[in-house]
Amino acid sequence: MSSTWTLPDDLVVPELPADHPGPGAPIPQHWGRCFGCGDDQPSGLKMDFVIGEGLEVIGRLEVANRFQGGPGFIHGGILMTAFDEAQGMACSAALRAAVVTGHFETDFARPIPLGSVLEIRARVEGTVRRKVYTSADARIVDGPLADPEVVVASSSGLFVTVGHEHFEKGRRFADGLPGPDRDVSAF
Ligand SMILES: CCCCCCCCCCCCCCCC(=O)SCCNC(=O)CCNC(=O)[C@H](O)C(C)(C)COP(=O)(O)OP(=O)(O)OC[C@H]1O[C@@H](n2cnc3c(N)ncnc32)[C@H](O)[C@@H]1OP(=O)(O)O
Repeated sequence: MSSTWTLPDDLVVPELPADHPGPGAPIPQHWGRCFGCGDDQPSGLKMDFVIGEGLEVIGRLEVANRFQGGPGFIHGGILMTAFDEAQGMACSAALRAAVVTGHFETDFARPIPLGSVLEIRARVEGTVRRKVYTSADARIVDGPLADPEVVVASSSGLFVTVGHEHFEKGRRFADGLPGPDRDVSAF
């Protein structure tokens, strides 16, 4: 795999919160209508997450037929979305902060078949001011072509912590049309 991604020299590795749940603890969806994790988003990825070791989270994606790109394989953009969600979740779990994606890059190493189950391990590498540097890798752990030893894709991403005011302008459009204000303080 190749990448132009480099970590800065002044990276700070964050301390986990004192009440950080241990490995295996489920991480709740951050927004029911999120395309990545929401259960109120019929076309979404419906990813599940648990806490991993240290600054890592572990996500699971069932590669449904509707995620198809080339015949029989996952669409690359869907895979990037899964990584984006996982790396954002890692930021949120480690920092207890809302983040948005600033920059993102993915290496696609192997085709991923429909019907497979992907495990995505995503972690915070460190922070510089509001910037959060993350990485992740994906393995097929069940279904067609499953081999938990093989990394089928990997990803690096820069997230930026934001306050809840970031979401204020969007909150009347949660249904796609101007509607009632929604509470965006709980993302
Ligand atoms: C969506 C749901 C959210 C839910 C929240 C909580 C949930 C937790 C779980 C998350 C799971 C979801 C995961 C999906 C997450 C998305 O999909 S988010 C949607 C896609 N992203 C966006 O819409 C972001 C759009 N961009 C922006 O709003 C603004 O550009 C940003 C990123 C907030 C930055 O603007 P700003 O606040 O004015 O800050 P600014 O001073 O420009 O930048 C801060 C620092 O970041 C750097 N920076 C900013 N952009 C970049 C860049 N593209 N490249 C490199 N460096 C950059 C700046 O250089 C600066 O660095 P320093 O000066 O400190 O060295």
